[in-house]
Amino acid sequence: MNYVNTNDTKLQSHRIKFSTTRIRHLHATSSGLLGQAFGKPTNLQADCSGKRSLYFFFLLSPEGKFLAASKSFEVLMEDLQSALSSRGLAVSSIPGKGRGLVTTKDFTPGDVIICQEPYASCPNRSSGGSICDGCFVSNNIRKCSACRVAWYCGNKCQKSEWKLHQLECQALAALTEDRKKMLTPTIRLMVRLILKAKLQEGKVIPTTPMDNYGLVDALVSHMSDIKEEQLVLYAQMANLVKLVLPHMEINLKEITANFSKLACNAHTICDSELRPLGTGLYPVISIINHSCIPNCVLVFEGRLAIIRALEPIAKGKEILISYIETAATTKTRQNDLKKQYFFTCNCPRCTKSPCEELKEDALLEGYRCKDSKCGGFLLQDSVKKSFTCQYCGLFRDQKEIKIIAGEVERISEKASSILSCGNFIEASTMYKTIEQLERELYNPESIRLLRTRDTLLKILMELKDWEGALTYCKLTIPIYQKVYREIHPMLGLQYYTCGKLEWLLEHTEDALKSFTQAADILRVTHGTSSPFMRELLSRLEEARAEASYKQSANGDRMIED
Ligand SMILES: C[S@@+](CC[C@H](N)C(=O)[O-])C[C@H]1O[C@@H](n2cnc3c(N)ncnc32)[C@H](O)[C@@H]1O
Repeated sequence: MNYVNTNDTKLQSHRIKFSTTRIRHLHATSSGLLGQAFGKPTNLQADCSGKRSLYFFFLLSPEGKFLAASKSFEVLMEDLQSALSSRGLAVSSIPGKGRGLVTTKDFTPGDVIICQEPYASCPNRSSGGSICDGCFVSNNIRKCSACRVAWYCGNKCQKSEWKLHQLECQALAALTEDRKKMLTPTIRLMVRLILKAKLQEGKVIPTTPMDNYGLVDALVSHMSDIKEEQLVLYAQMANLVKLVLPHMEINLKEITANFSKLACNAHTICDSELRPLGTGLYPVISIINHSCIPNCVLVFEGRLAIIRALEPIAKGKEILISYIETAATTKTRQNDLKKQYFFTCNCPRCTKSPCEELKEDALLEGYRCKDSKCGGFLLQDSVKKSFTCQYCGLFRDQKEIKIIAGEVERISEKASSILSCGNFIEASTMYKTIEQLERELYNPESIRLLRTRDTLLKILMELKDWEGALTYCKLTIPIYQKVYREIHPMLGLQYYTCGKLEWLLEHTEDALKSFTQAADILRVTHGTSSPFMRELLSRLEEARAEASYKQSANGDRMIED
């Protein structure tokens, strides 16, 4: 999922992917504990099935007693339903999908459907600096002097996080430097989740109908679908959590299942420009199912998750967001969903007629017609010697395609390593060549062409070549329009980038148009109150004022002439 914009935004969906490399080398040292977590993986699956009926809190006290066997699952669900009903929502059982969130009133585009603070969250360990644990900003932040792991932007966030961080801080401060290095954001997220549950259980932190461990307990874990290798990895991660919290008796099976829950329920927290900042678990928002043509979008303000309607949603309809990058062929989307979420999507886009699907996929990823004016898509002949345009019937020789594709691959490999070394000048030359070749090879709405142009846009912005950046930014817009829906944050953000470049280059009329198009989309997806949106709207006003000043100055000049 490539959400690219001015500031190096790259995001797929808001879903998380685990970084597991650090965990692997723990395997040797923790195999003893591993045995403790599992009899066999199959036993674990059996243990976890049917667990939903009761909310049992599996954290044990040092004496081995349950810390809490709180309200029954049914009571928790009743509390949740009544909290949701005042918002015009209900949890419902959706055939073939498990639970889902449905509306009990009508919503219009831009309406906030629901917002939620995370049950637990953790910022990424970003290379470009650190992030406040409380509000996820990265300006003027300071490290906690005791644990030297957490960062805060000031007293307010430090205070609001203190009850949780106090326990975490003690645990982290006691870790050796080597152990601290193993503390990935996912491990830290789990530590924080456990500590929050403990604090809520002890009533140090209040529980609410939308913020309690019972909701985490009720999330799907897909333990029976996970490959053994993955399960072993989660068990290793659970053991690492145990090492971080040595004084707490931890139920390894429970924590292992919770890692699996994170994989299919947690969300990547992003800034307004969709740059990933961290990970959060939002147990109510996690009830929302997926569609490749969603009626809602998930955005964040700080770490507050907000679901907004993208279109009119009538009472009784299911709320749907996209878990994945939707600018992809049906096969790619289905593979992504199966791999991480273990389901086959049956949304209208995934269940198109085979003919329509073939056409959409060939346009998104296939080769272009030899006649550049045709716009048709090619399909391979049965003998696989050539491709035939499905519009005009022209042939394109397989050999010719192979040569260009080989060239693209060869240069791309070099270009990406040159780019990762920060050699922007050489990288820009290489990516321009790739773009030219891809133009010959692929359809004008090809996703590959889109990615290359986005990369070029970023490189040229690094080089402060604003004219060049604007050229490629403009070239991406028609592709964004085709691969995303009319109202999509990616399209809005790309218009915004275009507008900023045009403004910089003093193309006032163009900038006004681009800011207007950006605002029309982003008002719906992002609302109007965030600092990000206020900035866009003020830029729009400024462009409007300057355009009208220029117009009136031109008018005056004409009268004088
Ligand atoms: C974040 S949870 C969504 C809530 C979930 N349905 C529940 O019962 O808690 C993600 C899981 O829901 C199911 N799911 C989500 N969207 C689906 C869809 N369009 N079709 C079938 N299953 C879906 C899959 O099992 C997926 O792993």
